[in-house]
Amino acid sequence: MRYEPVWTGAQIHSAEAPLLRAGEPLMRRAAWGLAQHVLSLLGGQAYGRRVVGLIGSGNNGGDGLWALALLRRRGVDARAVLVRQRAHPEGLAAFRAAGGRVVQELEADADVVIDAILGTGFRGEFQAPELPDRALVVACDLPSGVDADTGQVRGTAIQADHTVTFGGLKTGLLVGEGGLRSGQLHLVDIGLGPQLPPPDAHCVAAGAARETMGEVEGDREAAHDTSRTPMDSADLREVSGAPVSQAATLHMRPPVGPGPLLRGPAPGAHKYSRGTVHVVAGSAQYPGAAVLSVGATVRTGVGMVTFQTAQQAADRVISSFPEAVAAAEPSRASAVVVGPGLGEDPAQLLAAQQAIRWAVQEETPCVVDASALALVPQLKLSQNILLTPHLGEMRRLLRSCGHPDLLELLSTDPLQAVRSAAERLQATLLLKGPTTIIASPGGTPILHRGSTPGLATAGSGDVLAGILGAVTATQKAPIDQLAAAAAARHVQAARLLDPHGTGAFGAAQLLEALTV
Ligand SMILES: NC(=O)C1=CN([C@@H]2O[C@H](COP(=O)(O)OP(=O)(O)OC[C@H]3O[C@@H](n4cnc5c(N)ncnc54)[C@H](OP(=O)(O)O)[C@@H]3O)[C@@H](O)[C@H]2O)[C@@H](O)CC1
Ligand SMILES: Nc1ncnc2c1ncn2[C@@H]1O[C@H](COP(=O)(O)OP(=O)(O)O)[C@@H](O)[C@H]1O
Ligand SMILES: [K+]
Repeated sequence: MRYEPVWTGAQIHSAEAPLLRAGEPLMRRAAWGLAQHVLSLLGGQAYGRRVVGLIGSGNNGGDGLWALALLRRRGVDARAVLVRQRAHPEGLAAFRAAGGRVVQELEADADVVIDAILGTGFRGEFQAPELPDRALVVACDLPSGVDADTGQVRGTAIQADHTVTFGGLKTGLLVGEGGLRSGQLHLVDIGLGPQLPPPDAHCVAAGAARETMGEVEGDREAAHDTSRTPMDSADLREVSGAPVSQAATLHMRPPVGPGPLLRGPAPGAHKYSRGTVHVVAGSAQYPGAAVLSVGATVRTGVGMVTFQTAQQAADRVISSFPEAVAAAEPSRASAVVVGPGLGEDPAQLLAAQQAIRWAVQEETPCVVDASALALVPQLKLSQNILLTPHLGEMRRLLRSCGHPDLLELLSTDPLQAVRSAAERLQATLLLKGPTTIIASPGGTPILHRGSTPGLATAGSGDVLAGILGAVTATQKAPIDQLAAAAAARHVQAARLLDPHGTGAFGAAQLLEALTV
């Protein structure tokens, strides 16, 4: 599986400083990349198309002005609205020299709006202007109003369709509200490489949304046509969840079979060597959760699945998955999954508690989900215990484990909150949501923004728990990486099932998509 490094805005800003002192033309590289992406989004038809830049007073505005100057030279009707009194002097001069027009207001008939009001220099609060409905909104470096370090939005922020970001992916583009505001991400390499520190996080590059593949192809061509630019050291890369080559392959041949990192069974495998998963799930109230998590484990691929559920749910599990075996304890398990649909069933909660204790003792991976998370304060944990809360469960977990001081951080800087919580609990955490955040004690967190909001449907987390069980039982890698691979598998199933992102599917259908 491929990861992209992610840095805070502050890290990128510091990396730029020595290069700027050395006279590297970072701003023009950035502007060139932005202009190329805008041209590509215009489908190569530049002449007479209207592109309006909202221009702030700092270097972000400078990037916007230089990009508009390049677009103007290609025949674009390029206009700039200066939202502050000041604007980057050289950028403005270049824009004017190219024949660009400064206008007072954003016209409703713009084809593209470039948001170059605020970038990594933004602090405090911002009120974003209204944008015309029909225009495609392209953020320069990051949507104005988003904190590049944390993704936090104080006030309001621009809603971008695309963000063309420079030098490296920023944390704020992926987590918190910033992750919802940034749209499809495009990375322009401006040559910061050797100056960049170890990253703040890694991000799973897991395949672009299929409906945007045409644009990805267009970008790829633009990226390779260096003859059209005076800055041929600038290297464009595409990371709309995937590197260019991978995105292009997906376009021609949709992904089939197991996702990346997930190895199939060895030729000489037998059922016990492949891995056994023990699932404690379901109750009289939630029998379906047992079916979903057992089913996802079976469909992801293991040697055997054993399960413990309430009497009322057992027949349903067997009738849907006759290969699963009822068992009163984990005994031979190579991974354990506890929690989906236990509700308040005391016998099931006790079984979950015993299974977690067994896993800690045997150093076996153990996925703790849903109501089993309430057991955590009474347990000794370890790194191979993977806690998988959604946001509400995460808040409860922090309170119940005596870390209410992290609650505020969870809303202002979710990445740091999850990292600190993993450290304090001495367990691995996977926070579910639009962007999945995974952190192990002492490790670099892993982010996965799947762009599949259809997964926000009841039971989809039960499916993820089953996938996690199968992946941790059968694959060899650190548990945070296995968790990321499982999250990517979950997203991949949703994409196969729902390539147009309608969200018209239920969790049980994900099980079918797992074997496609
Ligand atoms: N470093 C480089 O050379 C390179 C950087 N690059 C680019 O530069 C960007 C960073 O540029 P930056 O540091 O100039 O900051 P930037 O994001 O334009 O904002 C600062 C301006 O915004 C204003 N402002 C601040 N807060 C505000 C608020 N709450 N509400 C309203 N206004 C507010 C403040 O104005 P003031 O209030 O002082 O008048 C200040 O002047 C980066 O994202 C990338 O695009 C690339 O070209 C590559 C090379
Ligand atoms: N807006 C969203 N975009 C993408 N994925 C989402 C979104 N909301 C939730 N998800 C994913 O859907 C799953 C929901 O899990 P969970 O909340 O535990 O559901 P349930 O308990 O009903 O099974 C998680 O994998 C989560 O990451
Ligand atoms: K911006």
